Amino acid sequence: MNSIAVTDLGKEFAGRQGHPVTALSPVTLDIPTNGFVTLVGRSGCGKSTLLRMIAGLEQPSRGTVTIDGRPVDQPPSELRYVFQSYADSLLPWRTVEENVIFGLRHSHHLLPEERNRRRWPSIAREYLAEVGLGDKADRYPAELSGGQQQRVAIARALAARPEILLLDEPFSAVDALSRATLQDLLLRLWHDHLFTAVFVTHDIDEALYLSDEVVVLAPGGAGIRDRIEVDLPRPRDQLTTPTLPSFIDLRTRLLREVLADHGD
Ligand SMILES: Nc1ncnc2c1ncn2[C@@H]1O[C@H](COP(=O)(O)OP(=O)(O)OP(=O)(O)O)[C@@H](O)[C@H]1O
Repeated sequence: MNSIAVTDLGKEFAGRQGHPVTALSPVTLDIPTNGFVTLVGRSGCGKSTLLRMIAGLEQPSRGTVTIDGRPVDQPPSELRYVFQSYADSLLPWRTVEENVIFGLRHSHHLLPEERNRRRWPSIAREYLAEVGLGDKADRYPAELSGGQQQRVAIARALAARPEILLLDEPFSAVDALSRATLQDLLLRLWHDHLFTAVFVTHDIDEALYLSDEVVVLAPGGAGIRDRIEVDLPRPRDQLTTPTLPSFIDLRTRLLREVLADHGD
């Protein structure tokens, strides 16, 4: 079990001259166990702020986040966060394998057979093989491409056996082809490892391709504009899913929602 309940959750930051700035007007949202929910919306609408509050990395100004009924007031042990900037999240002085071992070391959810530290190098290599980097274990992060580094970050997060994975624009810094491959990798891992995923992106097609539900945040931190159920069949694939009439209808609807109000 790992359902997330966001209730009346809002955030204000102290602005210049002490005037509060609303980053997110109160939102209420339920994210079901093993669901895949994506937050979209214009820059500055509060996507990362919402994700960070769910992660216990940011204190709300009002409202609550609970996971299976337990209030989140610090980063929960069953949750892992994958950041946009893989360069900041990996340990550059450690090999790729050691980075994944870091995920094992800091987990409270290892299986009994995973608690034996002598097994960690081989377990780390299994996770690396799962993300297609079985032959890169001895490399350092700087020796890998951006997409490969993000794979390491995902392998490290998975090694902690999270029940919830939050991903904040994880693929925005990689090229389009790598991005498509990473989307498919993430869907496979989500299917195989059964975690609840909350994803942030600016990319409407990516949101639809991945998710069960897309939550559109209104500009200026005004809260939730719409919630769109994505009932496209799974497994999805890069060639046919985006050509489905229902995908095209959903994309048109989502674009209307995101482009509404004013243009940049
Ligand atoms: N630590 C902070 N101090 C002051 N204001 C902040 C802080 N963090 C975020 N904000 C403000 O809160 C608002 C929402 O920011 P947030 O990063 O959540 O938006 P976002 O939708 O994730 O944006 P983007 O798509 O550009 O990443 C913005 O106006 C931002 O400037």
